[in-house]
Amino acid sequence: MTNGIFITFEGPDGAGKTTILSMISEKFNHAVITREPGGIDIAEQIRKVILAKENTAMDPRTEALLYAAARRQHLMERVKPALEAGKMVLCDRFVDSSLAYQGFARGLGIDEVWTINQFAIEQMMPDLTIYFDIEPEAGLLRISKNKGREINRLDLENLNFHQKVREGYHILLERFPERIVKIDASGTLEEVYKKTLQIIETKLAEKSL
Ligand SMILES: Nc1ncnc2c1ncn2[C@@H]1O[C@H](COP(=O)(O)OP(=O)(O)OP(=O)(O)O)[C@@H](O)[C@H]1O
Ligand SMILES: Cc1cn([C@H]2C[C@H](O)[C@@H](COP(=O)(O)O)O2)c(=O)[nH]c1=O
Repeated sequence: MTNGIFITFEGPDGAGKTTILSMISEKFNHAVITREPGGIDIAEQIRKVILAKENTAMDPRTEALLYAAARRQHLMERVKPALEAGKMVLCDRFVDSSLAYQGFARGLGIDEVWTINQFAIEQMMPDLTIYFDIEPEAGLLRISKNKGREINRLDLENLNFHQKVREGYHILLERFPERIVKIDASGTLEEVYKKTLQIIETKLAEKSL
């Protein structure tokens, strides 16, 4: 599709994606570093609506559609132009989050959520997805220790929901083995960083970039 490379970071809450992404960005300082939902103004506005703690009345399908809407705008405004310019794009979450959280954990169905997302992403899928695997208890504990991080509506879901999110990701690993690579995110930051770097460098070598 393009000369660039699109890499997404996925995993349950508190797995360490954002921290590792920030470490990796120092190594690839030419890369576009972004996130979902958000990354550009309109999508950040949608993010506020989705994640606001007071929006407890949000219907699961509304939630899925809002994530897909934010995704579309971000893809068109930020990701696609960067890829077309031959850049590397490193994105904190993408469509797999919708499949795991809305499709599996919320119970909307992975295939149903995939279908609505086709409208948003057309054929634009990552070249590589790194999945940071962690027990939900450990991820939530990390979040609770991080006093600077604001707790959002999704963080407040019960443990059963977060366990289902992880289960959802494990289904995706089986469904997309050629694209998704799993990392054990329970290790030290240094261990997880090294493994992440190795996976990215292997992919770059494959693509001769
Ligand atoms: N390997 C690690 N070992 C110990 N602590 C870690 C590790 N990785 C991240 N942390 C800490 O855990 C907390 C959550 O990390 P981070 O925000 O990167 O997770 P995340 O996957 O982006 O979470 P979310 O998706 O919920 O935003 C932070 O305080 C971070 O410093
Ligand atoms: C893209 C996307 C995200 N989510 C969830 C996952 C997290 O709980 C929040 C985003 O917060 P983060 O601190 O930026 O990780 O939203 C989701 O449920 N569905 C999605 O498509």
